[in-house]
Amino acid sequence: MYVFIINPVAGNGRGRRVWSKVESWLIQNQTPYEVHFTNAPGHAVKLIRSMIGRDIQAVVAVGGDGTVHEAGNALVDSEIPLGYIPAGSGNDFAKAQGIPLHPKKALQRVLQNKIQQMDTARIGNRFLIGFAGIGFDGQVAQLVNQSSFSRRLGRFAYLFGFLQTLRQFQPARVTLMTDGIEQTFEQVWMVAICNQPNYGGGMQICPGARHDDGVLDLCCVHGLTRGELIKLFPSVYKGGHTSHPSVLLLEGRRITLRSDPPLVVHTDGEIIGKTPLSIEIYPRSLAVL
Ligand SMILES: Nc1ncnc2c1ncn2[C@@H]1O[C@H](COP(=O)(O)OP(=O)(O)OP(=O)(O)O)[C@@H](O)[C@H]1O
Repeated sequence: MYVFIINPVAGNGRGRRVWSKVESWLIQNQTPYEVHFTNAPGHAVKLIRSMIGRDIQAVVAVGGDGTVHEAGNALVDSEIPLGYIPAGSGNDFAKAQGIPLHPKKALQRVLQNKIQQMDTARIGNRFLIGFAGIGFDGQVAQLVNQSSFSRRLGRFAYLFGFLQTLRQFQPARVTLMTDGIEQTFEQVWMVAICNQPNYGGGMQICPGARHDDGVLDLCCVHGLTRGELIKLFPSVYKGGHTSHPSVLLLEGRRITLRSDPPLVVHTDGEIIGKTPLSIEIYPRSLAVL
């Protein structure tokens, strides 16, 4: 039995539309399934946790990166694999995993039942599935999540949030500890911590990040003026920012970060609080189809 978890509001209603197609293909195929619609943030986690221990072939999330975040959090360490049909705005997880964006092809991939183990990372009482953003980027995610206007912009929402946040954000002093080595940076705009290269609707902020290499990749952007940040920004879509002297790339299994002032933190686009934070790789902890 496949259990489908649908976020009906993902991608401005795309979740519901994609499901109606997927459901007709399942019926045509005579594939047994059960379906649940989420009714609020956090609902997918509760729904899926209540199913652990049942004889389920896979839990298939239909939505965006936030839905994957919730489904993945509920399935870490379980025997049940996560399938995914993209229906969000950014769909970075799908791109990173090579999951087709077309719903029928994504469903075919789920039904092939090829399981791979991927890394996640522990961050507070949650698991990071794809990425976390601290500072400027956390504030952009907060703005986009709170504004129904920006959510309607789909993959341009990040650009809208970027331009809005640019006016108010004050860079901070950040102390990073990666696998026991401490470094302090002034004028930090953002730190991204990634388990995959795709980020924020198509950016390649840590182009070398892989979901099965047992390490987290980190990108710290510091010491730039507003004007320099604007100039650098477009290059992040192809990963061209990495050679800039104000961009530091690191790898680590355990990362702690504190800042003055405290900075907003998001994981997979969901706001989880402010710094300080501690994050540790959790190798091969989630089964994915
Ligand atoms: N019925 C619901 N009403 C409101 N919010 C919901 C509902 N069900 C789930 N959510 C929340 O919707 C948020 C957005 O979901 P998701 O990230 O999957 O879509 P998206 O933002 O369109 O896609 P992406 O993150 O890929 O850009 C998540 O925080 C999720 O918890």
